[in-house]
Amino acid sequence: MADHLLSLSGLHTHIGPYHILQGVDLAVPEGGVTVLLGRNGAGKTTTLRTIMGHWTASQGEIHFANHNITKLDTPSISRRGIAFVPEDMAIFTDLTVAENMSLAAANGPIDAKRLAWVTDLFPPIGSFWNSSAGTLSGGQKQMLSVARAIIEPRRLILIDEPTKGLAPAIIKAMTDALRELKETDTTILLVEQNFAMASSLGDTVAVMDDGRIVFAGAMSELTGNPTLQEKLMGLSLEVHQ
Ligand SMILES: Nc1ncnc2c1ncn2[C@@H]1O[C@H](COP(=O)(O)OP(=O)(O)OP(=O)(O)O)[C@@H](O)[C@H]1O
Repeated sequence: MADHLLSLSGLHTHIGPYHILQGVDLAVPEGGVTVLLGRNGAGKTTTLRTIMGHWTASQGEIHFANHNITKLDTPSISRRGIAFVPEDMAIFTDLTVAENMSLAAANGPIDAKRLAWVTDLFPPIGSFWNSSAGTLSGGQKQMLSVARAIIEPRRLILIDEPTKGLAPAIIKAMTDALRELKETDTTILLVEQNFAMASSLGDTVAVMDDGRIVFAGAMSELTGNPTLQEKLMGLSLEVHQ
């Protein structure tokens, strides 16, 4: 799988006594968006957390940019160019937006040109620059969370359900921003339950169930095949139109 930016092979993860990932095989091509779908509890978040080294795989391998990163710790994985936007956003609500952004720039002061691009992508970052992050709306916090992850160039960004609980207008703004991000050199691995958003952004797709990948292919294979959709939707993906 040398031509893939990220590949997981036969990945098993245990959390305490629970065997959560049960042999995940997933290949993420360089460029574009790969969407990871699946019902609640299928193991999507655990997959992202295992890639980031929050959980250590008990079996199997993770290769990123032709390096075996399976046993690396989270800071080392991050330094190799992978960013993670967790579902709970992980922003500092007691700090200002500016402080949140500064802390996210691991390699020194924020690059002004990059910041201008990020604030263009997510205008609330600029307009609430000196406000406490805790005062932002849910959608603005989500934008801050993604903005922090991309304030320095990354090869791969893992994003866990960025539209969860957001109003339609904010979902559209988030989708537009991720579409623009996808035009850069950043590859996106997106966990998303909103199938309308997922299918509009995704180039490739994998569907998980019970800790395994049960379908992987081009997004067009899924969107263009109602029978397959029905079969996979039968795994109770939440379809929002
Ligand atoms: N810290 C934990 N301790 C114990 N079990 C966990 C833990 N984290 C996840 N699990 C279990 O692992 C399974 C997979 O959870 P995971 O969050 O990866 O699923 P998911 O596909 O992301 O679903 P969701 O959309 O609900 O987040 C679930 O049964 C969950 O209860």
